[in-house]
Amino acid sequence: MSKSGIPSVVKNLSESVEKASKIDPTLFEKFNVKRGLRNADHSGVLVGLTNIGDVVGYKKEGDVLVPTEGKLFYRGIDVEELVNGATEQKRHGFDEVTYLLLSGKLPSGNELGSFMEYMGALRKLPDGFTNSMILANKGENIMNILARTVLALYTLDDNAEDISTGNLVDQSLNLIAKFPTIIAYSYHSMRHFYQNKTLSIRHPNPDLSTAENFLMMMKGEGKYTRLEADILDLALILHAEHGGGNNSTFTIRVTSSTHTDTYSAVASALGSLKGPLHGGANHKVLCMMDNIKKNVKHWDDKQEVSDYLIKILNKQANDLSGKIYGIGHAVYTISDPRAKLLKKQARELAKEKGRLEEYELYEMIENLAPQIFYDYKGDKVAKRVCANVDFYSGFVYNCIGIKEPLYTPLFAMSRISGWCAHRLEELTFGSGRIIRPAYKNVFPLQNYISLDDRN
Ligand SMILES: CC(=O)SCCNC(=O)CCNC(=O)[C@H](O)C(C)(C)COP(=O)(O)OP(=O)(O)OC[C@H]1O[C@@H](n2cnc3c(N)ncnc32)[C@H](O)[C@@H]1OP(=O)(O)O
Ligand SMILES: O=C([O-])CC(=O)C(=O)O
Repeated sequence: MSKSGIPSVVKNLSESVEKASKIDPTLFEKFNVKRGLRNADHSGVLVGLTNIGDVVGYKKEGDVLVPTEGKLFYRGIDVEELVNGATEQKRHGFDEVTYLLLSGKLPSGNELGSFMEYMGALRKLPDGFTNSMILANKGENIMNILARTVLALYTLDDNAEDISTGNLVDQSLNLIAKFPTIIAYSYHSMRHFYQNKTLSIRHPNPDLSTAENFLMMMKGEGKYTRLEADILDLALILHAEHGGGNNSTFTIRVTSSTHTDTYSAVASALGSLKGPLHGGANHKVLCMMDNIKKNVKHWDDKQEVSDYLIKILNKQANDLSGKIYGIGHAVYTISDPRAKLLKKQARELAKEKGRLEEYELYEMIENLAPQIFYDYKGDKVAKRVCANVDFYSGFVYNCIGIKEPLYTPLFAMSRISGWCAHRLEELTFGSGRIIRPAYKNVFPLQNYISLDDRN
């Protein structure tokens, strides 16, 4: 055991790992390696074609990347139009969006009715599964519990390995329908066993929309408002899909290209989404804002807030990661359309709940971040940064009484629709090849030394 309490085997190995992992950064340029599969101008390296979603954050004029307002399209339809269409008819739109993402077309009234009825019947978990799996699950991280539960569902599927289209659609619908139930039950179970709260396991109601049914399972019949359900439905629509290149969707495309089973592929995507630079950022934003609220005395003082953000970038504050969570995006430059729509709700909710001062702090950070970031990075990053979907989502969830452990799982509850659409595309009309890029070895050859001769 070393002085620090870390076993010496681990300490020695860690030191070796640090040395062995070092790669001269100039070699990336020398061998034209696209770090993070990104070109020098920060645009993504083109690795595939898709019919599902389109994320637009800039246009290319020759070699120059020109920032534009962000746009998001599901199967060619602007996501704002999908939101407006459902809102105007005073109905929830997430289930329709799921149908659209999977099938490629908007459902007729009859098709939507039959689809919702079918999905409603699938929401219930198999007999005994809640007891044997969910209530037996250890741990407080719902994303981790969700991944384990998805893998457990493999054992109940007699056709788990069948990758014919019909079976893949069947498995997809089953998982999409069951995610809200698994998440709600896992949350109640976690609170019961780790926070001494009453255990509430409510049967799903097949007649409700996904958003309403989830709130009912979380809070109880009649214990949520129409406004809360509308806002949750909006969040579910906005998180459902983001093209093939976002990390979790690319992950499911990579794992699916090996022809692995649906449960393994979805578990891999969950692992990716959980990361704080991806879907896990919504939780991190809330922690960061709590940290800022504690350490910045005057929330309306631009200079004081700016100074603290610079400290965060300098790895001197918050979690010392150097990241301002909820800010920046691989594609969006001027704006993320999802953040704009969530921000509108955040402002309304903040007014209603007497939390305007907090909302204004969010807005100030959103407004200050691009310049602070530019000043900090200088010419190294010409790309503009903006608030991304994760910036306001946690605040919105918080205002409608949804607790932090559920933020990233809610993202997964929605994105499972996009993941399944991409898995179906990869296995039916994808490249038809296993995804297998190259890594250049830059370590010199060395001779083997027999154990007796090593020092
Ligand atoms: C649903 C979602 O996944 S939305 C994204 C959620 N994630 C976050 O909010 C975490 C904070 N944001 C980030 O870390 C980044 O903006 C990401 C991960 C979203 C995108 O990162 P990249 O694709 O590397 O962005 P981009 O190419 O614009 O970055 C340029 C540089 O700025 C850095 N950067 C970008 N955003 C931030 C940020 N918010 N804080 C600190 N540094 C940042 C990148 O690390 C990169 O640094 P490098 O040139 O030294 O390697
Ligand atoms: O596109 C990305 O890189 C991340 C993102 O916003 C998402 O997956 O919703």
